[in-house]
Amino acid sequence: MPQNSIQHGLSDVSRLGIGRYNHFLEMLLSGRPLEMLLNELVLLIQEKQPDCVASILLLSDDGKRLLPGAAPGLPDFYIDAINNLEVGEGVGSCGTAAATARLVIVEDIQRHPYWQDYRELAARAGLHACWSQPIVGSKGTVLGVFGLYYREVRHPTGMDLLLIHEAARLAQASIEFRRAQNHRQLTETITQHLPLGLIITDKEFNIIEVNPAFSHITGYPDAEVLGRKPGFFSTDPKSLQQYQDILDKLPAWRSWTTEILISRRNGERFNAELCFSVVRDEQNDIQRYVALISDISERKRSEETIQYQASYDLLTSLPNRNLFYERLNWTLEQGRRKQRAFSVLLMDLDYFKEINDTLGHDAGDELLVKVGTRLQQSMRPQDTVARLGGDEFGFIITGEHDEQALRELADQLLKNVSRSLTIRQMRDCRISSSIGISCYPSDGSTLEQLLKAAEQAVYAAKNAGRNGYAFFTPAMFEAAKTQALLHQEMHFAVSRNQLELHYQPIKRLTDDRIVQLEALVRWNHPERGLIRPDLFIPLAEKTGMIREIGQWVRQESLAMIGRLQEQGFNVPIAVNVSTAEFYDHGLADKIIAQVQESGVQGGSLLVEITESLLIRNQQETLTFLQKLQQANIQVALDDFGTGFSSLSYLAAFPADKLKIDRSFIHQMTANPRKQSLVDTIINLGHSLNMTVIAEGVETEEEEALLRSKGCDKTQGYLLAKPLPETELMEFLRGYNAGTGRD
Ligand SMILES: Nc1nc2c(ncn2[C@@H]2O[C@H](COP(=O)(O)O[C@H]3[C@@H](O)[C@H](n4cnc5c(=O)[nH]c(N)nc54)O[C@@H]3COP(=O)(O)O)[C@@H](O)[C@H]2O)c(=O)[nH]1
Repeated sequence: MPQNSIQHGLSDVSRLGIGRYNHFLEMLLSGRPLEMLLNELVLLIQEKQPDCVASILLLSDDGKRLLPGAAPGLPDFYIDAINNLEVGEGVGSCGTAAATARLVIVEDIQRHPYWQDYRELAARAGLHACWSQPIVGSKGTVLGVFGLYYREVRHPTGMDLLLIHEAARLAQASIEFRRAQNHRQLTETITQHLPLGLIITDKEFNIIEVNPAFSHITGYPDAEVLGRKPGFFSTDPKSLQQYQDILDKLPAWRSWTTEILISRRNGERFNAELCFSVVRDEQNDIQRYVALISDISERKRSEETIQYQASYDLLTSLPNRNLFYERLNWTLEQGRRKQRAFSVLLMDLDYFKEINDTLGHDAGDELLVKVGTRLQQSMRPQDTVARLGGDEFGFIITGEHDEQALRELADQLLKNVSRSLTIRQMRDCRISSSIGISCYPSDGSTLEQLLKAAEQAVYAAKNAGRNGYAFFTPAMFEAAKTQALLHQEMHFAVSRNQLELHYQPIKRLTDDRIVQLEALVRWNHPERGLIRPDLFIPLAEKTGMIREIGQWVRQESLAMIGRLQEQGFNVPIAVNVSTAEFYDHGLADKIIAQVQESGVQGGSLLVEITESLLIRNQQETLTFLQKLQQANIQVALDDFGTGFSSLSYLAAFPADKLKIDRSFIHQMTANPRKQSLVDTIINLGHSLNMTVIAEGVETEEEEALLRSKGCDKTQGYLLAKPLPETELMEFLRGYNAGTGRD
């Protein structure tokens, strides 16, 4: 409420001779509450007109009811009764005045229709006339009603009307002044405590006010910003341009919200959300601009983290599968449009699972991080290397790469991965990898086709002995189809008697006698002929069929022991137990029962397990070995040297035999490093009271070397390949040095 309006109202009242209104004015200006002001006004009127009872009713916020403002002369029961008086024509004098915004003069309450419902109440209060003047605000809306009651039926005089009119104006001035003051205080409180930075500028964008949060966020005190234009805190060219855009366009808009980089006083930059609004007056002319600034750096960081996590692998910081697919799709699109060739490489670490199982997941993670870093370093900036999951990495190699260049790249990657690493303070750890390569457009024209082709090529590289790479060839799809078909057909292999065993002899070096056989399964497929176990055992392991196959192999081996004995050969047979079979918890009991039911002599059946079993399910493995030992069934550790087991594992498990993996024997004569490893394994086995068998002995030189190193037994093509039963019998009959038991 403007000050001159108050003065105007007061001077009019003064003209009426109310000289003691100074007190009221003082109260008004000293900030007394509105209730006190209105009360004082009512008392002043009553003092001026001693035979009247004055009252002020205020309009409720929703404009539908009247609430008591000040009525010190009315009895409580009356005030209670008119509290919340409905605004409406015919609802007493005051309700009607508020509804119509007109002066309502009721000279005789008892006879006037407006008072029909309130006659009794008025009579009880001794009120007989009521004149009600609406209190109309400066914007023309009703703020309340000033009422004058008389204790007799009465006509107003001209002076009375002037008094009630001026009293209503004075009430209006008080209400608006106080409300404006309250509003200002409220606005100031909000501004001061607003957690957002606030800038108010004049219409030329000169800052005229900032709040404490602005200073807190930007570090600029008021004194340093007043009079400047808000753009001063945008220092980089992009933000300056953004800011200029806002200034140019804002006058035509109501508001503008944008994200902008703002510089704090100390030079630090942060992401802010800036919301500019235009304040216009009633003529729609711009008066002010108001800007709210919120520091959204934390939110930005979270968004960036979420974005990062969606696209990057947290362990290696390499792009993840999502981003890899995204980039591959983009590269494909480019390839199609610009007819550009590119290649996809998939890499799988060899025996990573064993490392995880042996050294623990933390060590596995450390290895992945180190390998990831090496791969990243091997790449050109325009290429992508991603971790697709587990131990699988993917590469997109763009640009012209002929086959030779890809070979060199794959060689380089293999070399980089296989360089020695330090994992968990263990130096000289090594891992190899297998890579599959597919090329666009020759091997596929969609993401799925290229990935499938590269995957097939990885399998091929693995099957070719690992630590190598393979290019996709259409034959690989055929192989995959065959695998899928074999998968179906394998279910009937046992029931249709398609499995058969071949037996490979094992010789004792001290007397050259055949002291053991290893049973090796083959699948005699009606159309495909003899299928090697490494083509179907992994499949059987995956599908669980391995249990049925294992059971059959033991059954058949036990029967063979009987047939051998009938032929006069008292040789034990070793059967392989796959790790997958081992998950059948009753396996030891099943084997023991099979042996007992067969009736063969104790010690005739041996079991070969791989080293990795020692690491997984240690307690179960120990129980398994102990049970077998008690039942006089010996256990050999197969493929020794490839499984990462430690000495402590070996010492803890009661195995009887240790078979040196054939990769150590292969070309050992020309490799002193291999020789010393073989030496170590032989000594290790002996020190743990184990019989040591060398696998894969193919040459006289290898055998001689092993003999000289004190190896107990050999198995390998030098002596014999795995033989079908009839050939084995012939071999044993023809073998000069004879057969026997340990
Ligand atoms: N769970 C089961 N696994 C089995 C069973 N039968 C075999 N297998 C496993 O399949 C893998 C391949 O076996 P196979 O093709 O029979 O190869 C064996 C030998 O032929 C081969 N070998 C033996 N001597 C030589 C040699 O001088 N040179 C050379 N290049 N290869 C040779 O080694 C295989 C025997 O290996 P191992 O078992 O480690 O003693 C193989 O992993 C079998 O274990 C089965 O019934 N159940």
